[in-house]
Amino acid sequence: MRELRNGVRRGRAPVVDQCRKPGRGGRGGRRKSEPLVGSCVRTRAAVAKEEAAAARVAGGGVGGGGSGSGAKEKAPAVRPRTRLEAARNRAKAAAAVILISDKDDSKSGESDWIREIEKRDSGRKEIVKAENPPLKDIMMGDDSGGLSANKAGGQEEEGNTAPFPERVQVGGSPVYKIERKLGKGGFGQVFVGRRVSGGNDRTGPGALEVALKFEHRNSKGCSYGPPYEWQVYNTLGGSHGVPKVHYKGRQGDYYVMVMDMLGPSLWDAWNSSGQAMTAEMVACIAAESISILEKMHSRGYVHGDVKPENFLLGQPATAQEKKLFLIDLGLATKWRDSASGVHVEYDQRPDVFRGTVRYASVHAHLGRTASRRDDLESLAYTLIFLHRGRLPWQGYQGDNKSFLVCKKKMSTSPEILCCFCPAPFKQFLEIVVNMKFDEEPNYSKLISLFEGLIGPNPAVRPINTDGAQKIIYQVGQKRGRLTIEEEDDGQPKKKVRLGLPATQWISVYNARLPMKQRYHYNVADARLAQHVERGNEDGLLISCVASCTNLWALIMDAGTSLTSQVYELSPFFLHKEWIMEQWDKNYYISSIAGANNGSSLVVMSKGTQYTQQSYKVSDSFPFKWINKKWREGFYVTSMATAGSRWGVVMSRNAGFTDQVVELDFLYPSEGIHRRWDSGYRITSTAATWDQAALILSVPKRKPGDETQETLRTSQFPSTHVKEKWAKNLYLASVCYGRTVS
Ligand SMILES: Nc1ncnc2c1ncn2[C@@H]1O[C@H](COP(=O)(O)OP(=O)(O)OP(=O)(O)O)[C@@H](O)[C@H]1O
Repeated sequence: MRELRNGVRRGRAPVVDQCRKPGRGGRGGRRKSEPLVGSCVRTRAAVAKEEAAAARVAGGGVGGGGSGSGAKEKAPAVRPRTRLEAARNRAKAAAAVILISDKDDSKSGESDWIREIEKRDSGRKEIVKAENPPLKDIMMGDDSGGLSANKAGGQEEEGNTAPFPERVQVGGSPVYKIERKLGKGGFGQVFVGRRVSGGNDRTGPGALEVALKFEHRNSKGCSYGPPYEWQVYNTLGGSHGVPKVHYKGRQGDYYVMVMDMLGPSLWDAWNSSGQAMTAEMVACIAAESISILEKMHSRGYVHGDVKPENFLLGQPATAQEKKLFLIDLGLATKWRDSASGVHVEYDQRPDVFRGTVRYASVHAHLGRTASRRDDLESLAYTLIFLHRGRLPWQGYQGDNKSFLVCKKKMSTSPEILCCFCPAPFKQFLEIVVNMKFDEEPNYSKLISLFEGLIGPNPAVRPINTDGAQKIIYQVGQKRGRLTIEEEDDGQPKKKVRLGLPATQWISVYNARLPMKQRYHYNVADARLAQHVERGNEDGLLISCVASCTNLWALIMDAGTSLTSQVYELSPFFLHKEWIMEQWDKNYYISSIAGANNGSSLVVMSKGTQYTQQSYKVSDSFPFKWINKKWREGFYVTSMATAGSRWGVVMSRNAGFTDQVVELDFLYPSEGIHRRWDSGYRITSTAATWDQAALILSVPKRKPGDETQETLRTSQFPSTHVKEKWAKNLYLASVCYGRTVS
């Protein structure tokens, strides 16, 4: 961090994310700012009345003074300013205070404290998220490597031990005798079925031998009837690169699918070629698999689990032995609506992971809705694995394996990942990891990257590339949208995964009526009190706190609409006893910050609209808990990190109608912009060394001016804040942490 503050990043121009909607005109003019030592105050004659009112309120009981322990409090005698407020105060005073220690046992080291001061349930919120059929719900794929036949050892579900029938006849099929096992996945087992009579063909409905995929009726994927995969095969089966399903039906305890029998998987082929395939072989695989994905995508599906085990070759010693197929459609989802053709909506649910850890896209790790880019990113890892024999994130174990693998993927630049591969591998990876959520891949362009590695004579290629050739013929008929270095507008495309992780300040500014705001930064523990006291004397209360290099940043406003405030500097993240004490006195947490050394600054206020509050400290971003609390009507109202720990505060009656999370290993620009279009604005920010999290909410009452701007700066944005003030934009949230990967 020190390096960043003093070194290369010093003086770096701030990255500005500006999402403006036309504001209301005539909201005051320019104003002078009046810097103090190490701080900045803004005053304005036109807001004198408002300030005087705030000062009156503050004079009645703004926290100040206090003992040397670091905890400060001065219980105010606040006169309610409105009848509504008076009623609210009465209701609060009358409410029974129940403290519940709701320790979450899902993870060690996490604590979850809830305060209920009202038994009234103030409006439950139903989260309705459009999801593709999640039949293969959460599948943390095996990362141990090995033959595909054993790839999901230990994932077999209870109830799947029912004996397989000796003979199978389903959906009007011939009778098959079950022979050797072809493979086993997390959900199904596949056997050779040999026709009992007739059938001399090698493939097709009359084939002598077929592949029979069995799924037990009690397996996860069959809770609602036949496996979801059947539906996908109905649409995709038999299309380019997808085996044909000839019959399906239930027999006894099993759902059985009768399909063309194929040969070894690319995993098997990789194993038998010394665990490293030649560049030409992999280039052929690349070209053909891109064409298979193109076909699948053109029919509205993303595969969702692209990996060597799921690519099979045709049967050996047949005309199809060099033909590539993509199997296992159980995780396929629609990327566009079949009827309207509209792209599915973007969403992120960081607790949802589908796919196989080793090959999953970073977006899949982060729980983002699957789209075409994800299949291509998984394909890039597959290709590099087949050629190099290893990926840098193999070998992680334990509960947070997915996090560690994702972190490694994000911190490995395409240059490093492909340093021993021919250039097209890097070019391919760079294009696909920089794709937007709804971007249409330029398949022909992607295929053509690998052309130089493939021999001229199709007849002697190790893999049949007919499908790729077909797409290449289309080049020129359709204008390619994507080039390697540039987008349509000729501007170089912003790249992610530079392999140079950086931390920065993230500051968020909201349009507000003119008010007095003051900031302090690089504040040492010992100097905190004097800044707060001086602010209080001037009628300001703390609206936001943050920390960088164990020094505090403090934002104080005249327009918080809070009535009184207490705060505590504590060596703990977070200090439960103190928080509970203040809860007892009807203070609610209004902002929190944590330092790398584990200490925290908690600000608790009266005058919030909250009716109930709960917080959680967790070693990883606690999305599951947030999701649970959303369902109970809570919304995230403040958030902080201390080192790699997260602290999240959620409140009832927070004034939001909906809320979402954006979590990433860099500043999640794309997600923010997508959310912005649906009316969400950033309401909380926090970041660790590894990740940045932003909470975006839809306010119950839309502000007259919805303008919100964000900045990323290596230094505290002191001069920028003043520029924002000149535009009536006020600091609403600030944090320091990871923004660049
Ligand atoms: N048509 C086929 N012909 C030959 N072998 C097949 C065929 N389909 C599947 N297999 C073999 O059976 C294995 C398991 O099949 P599949 O991947 O469809 O099962 P799954 O339970 O859905 O797998 P996963 O756990 O990866 O989701 C494959 O890896 C492959 O080795």
